[in-house]
Amino acid sequence: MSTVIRGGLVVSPAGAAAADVLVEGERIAAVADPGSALAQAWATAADRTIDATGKYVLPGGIDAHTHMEMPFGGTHSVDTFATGTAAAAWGGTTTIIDFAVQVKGTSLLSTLDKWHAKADGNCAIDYGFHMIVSDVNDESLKEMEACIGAGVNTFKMFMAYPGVFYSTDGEILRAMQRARETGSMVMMHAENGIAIDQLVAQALASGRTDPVHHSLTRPPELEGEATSRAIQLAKVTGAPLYIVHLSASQALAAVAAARDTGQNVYAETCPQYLYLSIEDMAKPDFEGAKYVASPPLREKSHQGDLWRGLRTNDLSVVSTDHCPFCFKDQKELGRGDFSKIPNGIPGVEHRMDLLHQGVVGGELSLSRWVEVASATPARMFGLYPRKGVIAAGSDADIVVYDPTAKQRISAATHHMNVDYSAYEGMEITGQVSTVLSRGEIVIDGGEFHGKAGHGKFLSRDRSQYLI
Ligand SMILES: NC(=O)NCCC(=O)O
Ligand SMILES: [Zn+2]
Ligand SMILES: [Zn+2]
Repeated sequence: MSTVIRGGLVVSPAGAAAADVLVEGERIAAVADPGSALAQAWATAADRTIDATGKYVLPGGIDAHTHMEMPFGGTHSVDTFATGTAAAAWGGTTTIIDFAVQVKGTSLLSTLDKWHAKADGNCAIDYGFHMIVSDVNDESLKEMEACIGAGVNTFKMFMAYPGVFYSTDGEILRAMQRARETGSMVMMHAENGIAIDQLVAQALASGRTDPVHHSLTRPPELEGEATSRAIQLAKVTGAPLYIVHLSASQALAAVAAARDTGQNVYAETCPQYLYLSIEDMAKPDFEGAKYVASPPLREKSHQGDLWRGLRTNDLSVVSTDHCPFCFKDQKELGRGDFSKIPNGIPGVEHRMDLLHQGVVGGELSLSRWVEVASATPARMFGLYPRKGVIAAGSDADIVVYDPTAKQRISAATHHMNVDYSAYEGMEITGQVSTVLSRGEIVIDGGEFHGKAGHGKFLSRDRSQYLI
């Protein structure tokens, strides 16, 4: 099957240009000047024509941080790989990288098998895995090499959640040494969990049990402190470091300072930290539980710094940390004790649209939008140039995006398998028109044409950012 996407503005980190995109099978065959003989020939010869007049033609979004079917706090995040990847496609994301979660006492490779069993044959778009290492010992450190051989070369560790995912500084140091030896990368959840646990116990003991206390007991200073500590540990070991879901100005300052010295440190933020705040967590009638995630939503004053960090490349990537728990039944577990609210906010469907509001509002350029949402995650996580770019030879993961369409986010119309939206009622300028995943139409004309099982596992190469 051949397809031509005609008349659109093709956007890349280098700029935007009018071009026709020619797709043959699963790959992009050529990107042609609309007036060229090649474009004219394809206009008549292609099996299918997509009219992109007045629209952007973007490389499919890459969401490098999702949690489908993730066990947490005695329950599971509610999107399956089937529902979550379909929702991602609705919003213009054509690749996810999800986290396989090692349970203490189990091996990394058996964890990987478990995640393959959940995802394989069920995804509508392509997917890869990172590995959460929660049990650092000789065996798991050795197994990191086998994970890399199996296409998983990024290892998330936690300075938060003592007794669950938490690793000591010594354990982190050892894992970073292994990352340095093996050419892989540690991703860090940087919050000082030991100090936070004290603040949580004190809050609960004094009757401060509402959702907003989730944020008040996780102050931004303790994200800044943990981020600085992770950076120093990385420096001592010579390992690269990727800070996940950065939310606080203090943490951003630590990343920026390290990058200024030339250290191999990167960070992502998430739309919830750009658009939502502690005010949402203070909503009455337990509604604040909808916004409980870690790190928590902050005061609005942090948001300007995060947008600036995106412009200056101190923040390189925007991922969602999509981790959906229903308000009814699941968030409910923490009524009367905020520490029992399952942590996570749904968002995989709305990342491209929410970031486009940054373009509309002058916070991000068009090119930077594509860079932080597609090109850089592809490079960062060993998928480039297969993904993240519209170029001959790349996978035909393509989004035709209407920048003038209007839509309103609502749980009544979204496609994620969760009973609320953190962005309920938000007016959005821009909307996905058509989505192709490896040449197959997944979304078109407001309809889903995808298939569970179309999505393939992506064995990832070494990050292009490693030196
Ligand atoms: N972020 C969050 O609250 N839930 C998902 C797990 C994690 O990324 O730490
Ligand atoms: Zn985390
Ligand atoms: Zn996460």
